[in-house]
Order: sequence, then structure tokens, then C-alpha cells
Amino acid sequence: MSQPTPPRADHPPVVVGNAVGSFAWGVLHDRHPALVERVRQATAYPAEQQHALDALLREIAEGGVIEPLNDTEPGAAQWRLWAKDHIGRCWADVPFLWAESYFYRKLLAALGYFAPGPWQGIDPFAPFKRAELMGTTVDSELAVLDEIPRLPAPQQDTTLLHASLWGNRADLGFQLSTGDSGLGERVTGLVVDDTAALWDLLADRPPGKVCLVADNAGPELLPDLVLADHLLTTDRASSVSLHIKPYPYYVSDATTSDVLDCLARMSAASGRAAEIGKRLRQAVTGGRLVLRTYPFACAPFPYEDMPDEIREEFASATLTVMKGDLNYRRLVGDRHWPATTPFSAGTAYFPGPVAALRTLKSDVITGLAPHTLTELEATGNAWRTSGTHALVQVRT
Ligand SMILES: O=P(O)(O)OC[C@H]1O[C@](O)(CO)[C@@H](O)[C@@H]1O
Repeated sequence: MSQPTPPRADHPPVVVGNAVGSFAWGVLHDRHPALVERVRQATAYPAEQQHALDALLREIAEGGVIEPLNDTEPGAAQWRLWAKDHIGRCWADVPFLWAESYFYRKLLAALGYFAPGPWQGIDPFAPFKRAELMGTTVDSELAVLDEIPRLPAPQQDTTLLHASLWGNRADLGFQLSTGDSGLGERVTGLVVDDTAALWDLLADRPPGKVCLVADNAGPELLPDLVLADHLLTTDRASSVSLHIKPYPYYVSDATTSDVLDCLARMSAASGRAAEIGKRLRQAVTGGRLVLRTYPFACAPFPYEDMPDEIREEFASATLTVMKGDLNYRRLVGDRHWPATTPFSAGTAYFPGPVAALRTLKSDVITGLAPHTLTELEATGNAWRTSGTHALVQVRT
């Protein structure tokens, strides 16, 4: 893929961050500078990286304009093309999806992530990811797996699917905004619940490949992996293609190292968690759990612009499961859709059956029933962005 598709006149406008007080504005204005400081505190970077972080902070500050990526960076030529309409403009005036993605790429450039030398390949978010994965909350979540076989089969399906869904609250970028007070209480009734349709879809077809497009590492990736194991062991899938990021992205997004850390964490636990960890390791070595790191996973565009290799991958799957908020924004397009727009309209271009498992952490939403929208609006709460609500949506 070299260029995004041209603007769609039949779609609503894309989200930009220039409305003061909007969610997108808050991310650019508050969350990104806070993240730079967190990264600086977490790792003892030397002077060169510190100066580069200072420069990035100046660039993203109020009134700062988007500057090109250094020519020596891998992918610089591609980014120059992608950025040609945006260089020299304010961060808040370009598509929000593009601006966020470019910010993460520039952060890695500042830290010398790709440059040969001692800092090459050092994940700036690893200290946060590691702390979460090693936490005691994960111990209890893994221990609960011992209870699952006691449940009736349909309840096992729902429990494991919803564990993967709610795992999406474990997002370190999001927690930068919610602060020490943590996340709000989750609202257990889903705003859209196509759970039954998802299992029906898998039941109606012979077991094939399921693509699981992962989101965050640690406490989200663990239940995703458990779900992958469940799909394989119950013959809902002959293989699972786990899409992860080729390099660190959106704070806690999962990379290959994060998958390996999760497998090690499970294998080192006791009881059923250890059994699942062992089975998943065998699934990786035996080719039933395949890791995929497409460069497009970190591209600043919606899935509608996906290159042929990913289109073919999704087209050949029985089902693609998109995890998380960012994947949702990329799936339907980061646009001001009326909330009652059918999910099938936003995903009409998608080359096969697709499901979204997402907690709501940004303004974009489709597929709400009119009465649900009325009820949510009547609460007066920030239901679109607070991470307290969730959905399962399916397009067959
Ligand atoms: O990890 P997720 O669920 O993709 O969420 C990413 C988060 O980052 C955002 O893109 C904003 O930075 C929100 O959409 C969301 O809160």
C-alpha cells in the first residue's frame, strides 16, 4: 500500500482533534505529552534520547507543526508520501487517526528504536507492560480458569469471549487519561450484544482459520490467548492467525515479545492456566497458532485501505475478530458516524465475516439501536469514551 484511498463523499467527516475539549483534542493535548514524560521516567535514556524527547514535546505542543521523519528512519520514504498533505500543519488539524499513529512512530524515532546500537529494539513501553503482566491481578485472573470446565459448554463460550472483550479495559494509554482513580465501574449489559451470532457463525461452518487481531499486551492478551486455545480445542477453528504489532505502538499494543511473555506467564502458573500455556506453545510450534506482524498494523489508515496481502488473509478466514478501540476505529473508519448507522454499513468493504470486541474508549460508534442510544444519552455520562461500556458486533 502506498497511498490511502481518496476521501469518501458518501461517508461522514473523519475525526480531527481541533475542537477544544473534545476527546481527540484531549489525547493530543494532554495524553501524548504525559506519555512522553512517563517513557522518560521509566527508562534511563541517555542525553541524545532526552534531547530528542524534548524536541518531540516542542513539536507536539500547542502551535507546534508536524515535521518530517528523519530520512535515515526505516520506512521514511513511505511516511513522506503518507505525510505529504500534513507536514507543516498543526497536529490537531489533520485526521486524528493519522496524528496518533505518526506520534507513536516519531516517539520510536526519538528513542533510537530502529537505529543500530544499544537502544535498538528496546520497547519503551516494556516497563509498564511488564509491571501489569507480573501483577497479582493476573494471578487471580489465571486462577479463575480452573473454574471454567465446571460451567455448561455455552456458558464457557460466553465467559471466555467476554473475558477477552473486557480485557480490552487493560489499556495503558487509556489509563493515562483516567488517572490514579482508575477506570469507572464497568456496565455489564453490552450496548450491542451479538455474542450468540458469533458462535452461531462458527457453528455453521466447518472449522477454518480464525484471524484474531489482537490489541493490548498482558491482561488483555492473556484472555485473547485463552480464547484462541478455546477456539482450537473446541474445533471452532482449525488454526488461529494472531495479528500483533511489528513494533511497539499505542503504548501497550502486543508485539511478539509480549506474546512470548504471556505464554511464559501462563506456563509458569499452576492448574489450567499452565495447561493452556503448554498447549498454546505446542500450537505455535505445530503451526495451529500463527503469529502475523503486517506492517499495515501500524499504518495510520483505516482497514478500508488495507493492502492485498491482508485483504487475502481476512478473505480466507471463517471469521476475523477485531479486538479493542483502535481496531474498531480502523474497522469502521474514524468518522462521525451517526451512532445508529448499521455496523454492516461501516464494514461493507470488509472481505469476510468480521466481529468487533471492544470497550468504548473514543467517540466512534455504529450499530446502536435507537432506544439504546436514547438511554445512553439520558445518563449524561461520557459513555462513548469512559471505557465503562462494551460491545460485541458481528457482520456475517
Ligand atoms: O487499546 P485500545 O482499546 O485500542 O484503545 C486505544 C486508546 O487510544 C485511543 O486511540 C486514544 O488514544 C482511544 O481510541 C483508546 O482509548
